[in-house]
Amino acid sequence: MKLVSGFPLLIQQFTALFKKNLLLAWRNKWGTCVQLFSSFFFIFLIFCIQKALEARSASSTDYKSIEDPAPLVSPPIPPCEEKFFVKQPCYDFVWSGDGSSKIRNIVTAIMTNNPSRPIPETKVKSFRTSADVDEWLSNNPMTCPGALHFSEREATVISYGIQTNSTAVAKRKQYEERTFKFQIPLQIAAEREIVRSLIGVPNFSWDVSFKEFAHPARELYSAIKQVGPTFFLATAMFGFVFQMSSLIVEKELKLREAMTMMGLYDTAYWLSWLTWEGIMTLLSSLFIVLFGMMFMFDFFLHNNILVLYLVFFLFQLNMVGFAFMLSAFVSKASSSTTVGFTIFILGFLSQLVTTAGFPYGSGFSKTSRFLWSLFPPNLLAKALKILADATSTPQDRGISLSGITECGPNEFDCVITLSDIYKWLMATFVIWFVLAIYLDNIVPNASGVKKPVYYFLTPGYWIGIGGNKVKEGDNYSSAPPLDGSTPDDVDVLEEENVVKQQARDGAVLPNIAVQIRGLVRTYPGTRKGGCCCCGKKTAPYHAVKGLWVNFAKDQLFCLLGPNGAGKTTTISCLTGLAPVTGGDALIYGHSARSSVGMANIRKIIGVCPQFDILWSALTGQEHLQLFATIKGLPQSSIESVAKKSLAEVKLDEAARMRAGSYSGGMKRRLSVAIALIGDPKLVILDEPTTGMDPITRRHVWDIIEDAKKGRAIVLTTHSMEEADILSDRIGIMAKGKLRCIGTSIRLKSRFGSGFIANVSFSGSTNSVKTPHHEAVKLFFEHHLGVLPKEENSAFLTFVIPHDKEGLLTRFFAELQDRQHEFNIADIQLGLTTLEEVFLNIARQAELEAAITEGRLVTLTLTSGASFDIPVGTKYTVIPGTESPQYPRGFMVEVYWDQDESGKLCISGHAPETPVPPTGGPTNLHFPDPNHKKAS
Ligand SMILES: Nc1ncnc2c1ncn2[C@@H]1O[C@H](COP(=O)(O)OP(=O)(O)OP(=O)(O)O)[C@@H](O)[C@H]1O
Repeated sequence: MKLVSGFPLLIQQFTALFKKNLLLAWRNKWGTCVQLFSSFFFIFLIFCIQKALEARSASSTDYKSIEDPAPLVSPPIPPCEEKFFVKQPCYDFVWSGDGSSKIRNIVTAIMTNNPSRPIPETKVKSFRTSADVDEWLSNNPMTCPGALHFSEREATVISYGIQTNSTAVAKRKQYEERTFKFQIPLQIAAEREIVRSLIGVPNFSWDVSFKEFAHPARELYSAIKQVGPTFFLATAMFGFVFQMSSLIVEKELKLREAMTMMGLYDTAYWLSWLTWEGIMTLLSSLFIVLFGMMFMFDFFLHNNILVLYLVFFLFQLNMVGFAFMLSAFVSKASSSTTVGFTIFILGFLSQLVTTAGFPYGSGFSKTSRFLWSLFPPNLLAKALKILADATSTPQDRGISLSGITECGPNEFDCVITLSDIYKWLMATFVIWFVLAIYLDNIVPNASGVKKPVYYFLTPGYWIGIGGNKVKEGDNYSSAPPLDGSTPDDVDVLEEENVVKQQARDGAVLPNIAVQIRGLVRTYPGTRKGGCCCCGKKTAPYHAVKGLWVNFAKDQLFCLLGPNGAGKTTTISCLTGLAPVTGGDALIYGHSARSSVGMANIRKIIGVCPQFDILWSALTGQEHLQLFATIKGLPQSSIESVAKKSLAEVKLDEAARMRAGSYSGGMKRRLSVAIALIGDPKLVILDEPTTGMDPITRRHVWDIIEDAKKGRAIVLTTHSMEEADILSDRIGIMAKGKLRCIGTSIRLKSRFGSGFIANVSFSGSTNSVKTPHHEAVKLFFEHHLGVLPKEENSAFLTFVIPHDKEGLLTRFFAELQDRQHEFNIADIQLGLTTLEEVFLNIARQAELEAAITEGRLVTLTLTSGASFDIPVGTKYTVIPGTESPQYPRGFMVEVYWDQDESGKLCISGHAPETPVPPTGGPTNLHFPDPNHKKAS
């Protein structure tokens, strides 16, 4: 099947990833709705705040436009109870008149002639002097709204003064207007009655009317200007957190790496997220404007809709770019909420500062404005302020499209216009986006892999050839293993020589699928504490130390090894996930060190990684379709290929189930199906059957066996049975090096401890051993010198070393002759298991490492004495046991085992025996007597 490539593949991948984003959003309906419609909630809150503020100032004419104010004509003195917060009993007014009877009469007239309501005696209090009034007022606060002070200067001159409480008060959102409510009525009444008294005309009168100024409405407190920046920032934070966690989840679960291994273009990846988030931002900004108009805010009704829309769209897009950039530093999706919260708090605080005027005023430097504008919430706060100022009073007409290049109507210190803000938001978005891609490359990914900080300066990045590409004609054979040693094993050495010779000849035989030429992978040291420039740096770690091996076509090569042996690292180098440090790997002739080679390799490999790399919200079928599309299968065949693959791994019935609800075994099968999709020429299976039940495992083995035809398969597994059944060749790695290589039989015969003989007895149904057991044990011990390794009432199991191979024919012939005598039901002879080979190799590698590092361990004898011996010591002399009788002292044989982490540990020791006067074991160890420990 011809695969799509180049630009059409980029488009195909982009479409598939966009569809994946759409599906993920559709399946996370709650999250998507919050992202789109959260603005409704916040605009509703702003609406409520605005209404509360308007209600507070409803009684004031300040916020209303007054063109022809209503006159206040001869207002009466109001009852004191009408004063806000007055104490009972209260007085309508108090007065002083120096004891003048004329003045008393005037006051009486004031009380009697008060329009529409005569004032009773009880509501008026008289004092002699104004000082007495002051004293009383200060002792009885809030008991009287006003005081009159009269003074009879001459017979025709009476002067008076008025006192009112100047404290402004409001009650139930009504402001008390002191001048019009108390001062003017007292003034009119006092003047009227003084005049009547002086001219002697008791009903003399005149009309006095009072009017406030005609005035435009004052700027009303704008909720949008004050709380809008915070609330619209909060709206954007939902999208910010969702976007960040989507990117981080794909990084954390290694989904991104899986797609890269399948040949995903980075451009398609970024474009798909950018397009998706762009559409979400377009919609959510539109909803902000629509909801704002729905709630009838002048801000939304009077400013041009496109002007408003651009502010919200560009701001939210900017936050998306910001999220892209920050996601490079965060490795856990669960941290995205914390990051979002931190950004929100920082944004809230910096917006407060922005709303207060910093740094968008002529008194601040351009540099401070430049730096401040890098943080998107600040630009939003400034834009909202400009737009809110432009609609702060009913007579303001807002900002039109043509007005964005000018200063706002109510701006007095204008240093930035809306069009400047648009430009800033667009420019900073580009900065964040480019930085996001750059940081994505230079910050270590989930596998700890990163590019150098200057990667984009290398020509290889632009023309597609890796800067670290091995040059033509490189003499691979000269690359020594890292520790300078040659392999101990003859088969490994032979394989190495064959590969080296082929490398020297520059020929890759047609039957070779993969040729690994001195592959080295070193992980750079890291600084403790994660700090980039402080703390002590750990030494670089050589995970693969010069691997030379061929993987043949139509064969399955099984890579075995204990944890940390370097298997996954080798695979990562083959798939391009981990850059090769030294040597090279040619896959069907394409170098894993060149980016062009890697691009070609990715077209022909299928990988089943160690951990299930699946989106829990996508179904099995959607996974296969997505990966088939990424691989470049033609669109017309994708559905049928996906169906066929699902049927092959018996997942056709679960095709439409989400992968999150699959069992562990189903997930592994889906991963195997993904690896096999698109007919890859090399399939890499990293522990593919982990977690599968025996039935499913056998089924997957059948699939793998069938898949061998026409392709090479590399398998890593911890199941020796799996390796035994499936492999054509096996290589066992330990500590980054290949320790042995060959077919299963060859490894067993070379590295197993020999042959296993199983002897079963007839009629042994209970747990009691019969005398025949002892007879057979004696027979084996006498002829072959071996004791049983395992025994029970029905069986005896013996391990016969290889050196006894010559005796076996006669031995078993004789045993068969005496079968009835020994009551033997059956005799089985076989080679030792692969597991034993594996354990031996792992143990040997561990021993080598311990010797190289000079590791010591404390041996504690049964007598209680303890001293240090090198790890792996077989015989050791006990320090301080020399005596005239035993001049060379005593020694013990030490037994070794491996703990759960594979490290060698002492499992016991033999009884203490005197060291023979001459000779003794060749590897007898003499511990340093200074290291002797107290018993
Ligand atoms: N990113 C990394 N940075 C530093 N060291 C690493 C990194 N990845 C792996 N290693 C180290 O490299 C060594 C080989 O690891 P690798 O994953 O290849 O082992 P493995 O043989 O696949 O083991 P397993 O059977 O457990 O999967 C280990 O000691 C591991 O700690």
